[in-house]
Amino acid sequence: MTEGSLLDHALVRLDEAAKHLNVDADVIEKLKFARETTKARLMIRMDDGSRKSFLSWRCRYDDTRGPTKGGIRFHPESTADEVEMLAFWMTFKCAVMNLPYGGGKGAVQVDPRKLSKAELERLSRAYMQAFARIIGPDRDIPAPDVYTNSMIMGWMADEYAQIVGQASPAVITGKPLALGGSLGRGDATARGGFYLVRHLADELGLKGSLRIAVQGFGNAGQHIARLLASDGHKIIAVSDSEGAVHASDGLDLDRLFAAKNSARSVTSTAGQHGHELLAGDALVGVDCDILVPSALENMIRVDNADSVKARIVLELANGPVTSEADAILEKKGIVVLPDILANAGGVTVSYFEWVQNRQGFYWQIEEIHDRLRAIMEREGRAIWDVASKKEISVRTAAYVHALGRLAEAIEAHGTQSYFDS
Ligand SMILES: NC(=O)C1=CN([C@@H]2O[C@H](COP(=O)(O)OP(=O)(O)OC[C@H]3O[C@@H](n4cnc5c(N)ncnc54)[C@H](OP(=O)(O)O)[C@@H]3O)[C@@H](O)[C@H]2O)C=CC1
Ligand SMILES: O=C(O)CCC(=O)C(=O)O
Repeated sequence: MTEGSLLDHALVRLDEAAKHLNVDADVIEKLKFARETTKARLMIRMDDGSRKSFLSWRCRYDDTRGPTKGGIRFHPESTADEVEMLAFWMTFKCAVMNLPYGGGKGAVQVDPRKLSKAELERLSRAYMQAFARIIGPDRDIPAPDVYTNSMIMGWMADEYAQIVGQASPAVITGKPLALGGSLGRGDATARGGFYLVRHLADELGLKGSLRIAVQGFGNAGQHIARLLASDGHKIIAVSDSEGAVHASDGLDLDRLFAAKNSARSVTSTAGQHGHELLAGDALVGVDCDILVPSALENMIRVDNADSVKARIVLELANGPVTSEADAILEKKGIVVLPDILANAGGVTVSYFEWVQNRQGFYWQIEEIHDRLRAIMEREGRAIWDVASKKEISVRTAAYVHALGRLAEAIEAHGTQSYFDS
């Protein structure tokens, strides 16, 4: 990538969308900066008795459309800049889906795989202690992201309840069912993308059994592999942080799930069940119909975009394709179903969880799936139509779609209000 912050790179998509919509320059100016980013150093006691500190952040990027919403990432390379970029994307994602939320995100700079369960719990509780002042069911509502999960959300919800002196399940989503979590949140990110692809299959020219490559094999990656395989498609390549495996006749998914469940890499299955090892970045260039990035940002860049052979890229990860790589994929005729639409199933079911927590009445799984499918299809169709009508990429169309809603809300608040915020 060229010079500039990560957020600067993300803002390229906003500038591109603004060319296709008549919005006030003040609106664009407001959306170029995070409202507030809070930093804290979390100090915890390690199991050996020593104390260790970890940098952490929570960004409330924009709250024009409602309380800020977005996950918390635990990753050794997280930075404030990355958190702001992810929170910017959440702002647009919630607007794409017409959820009554703004965008936020949080992170701790840590490799959670190196912590014991007790250390991880102390760190999760320390995060909530540090940020409880800015978090709240009507203010900022966290959820899981990379290397965080429902267990961590449960600890954080418990810590928040202790701080405010009462149960407050709507403060955080992606919780365990026993603490007010929602049915269907576990696979929601992948399921949203799955519904989207099924709905647009004709427009995307997708027929019959398809060959799929999945980059990243955690929450998003494992669920999309399972959903697409159960729909008759072949998962021919998957990767995780240690490498990739490939089988042109289809990988043995049960073996891969078993490896991940026992904390082994997908590469541990190589040389068995017809799985062959793939070198480093090679998964991106595997000959397949749909490539599903489900790991981290900036995985498809100028240096490897040309190798992509898939016809469709389904972005379950946030920001897996750089803006420079977008241009290369577009030139090759590859359709990218962009993150702010394709992975929005996660935050949509988080919204359902928040609604259920507030009303104290819980829905059956069929209702969750029906509502998710309806919203994915409604917003996916609207964005597809904008892309076709304006002859722009699906990504730019998604930004145009969201920007229209954000502009309307910013203007409705009144100019004095937003300049003062
Ligand atoms: N969880 C959610 O609800 C949502 C997640 N997302 C996005 O989806 C993406 C994945 O999140 P999620 O599935 O929750 O995270 P997880 O922590 O569950 O899984 C992340 C996966 O990515 C793999 N990975 C890490 N680095 C690399 C690498 N360099 N190459 C290949 N694989 C790698 C990890 O490997 P290993 O197993 O070896 O550690 C792991 O399998 C992120 O971009 C996230 O922001 C978007 C919307 C909602
Ligand atoms: O479920 C949520 O609230 C947010 C999930 C998230 O962080 C994301 O969509 O990137």
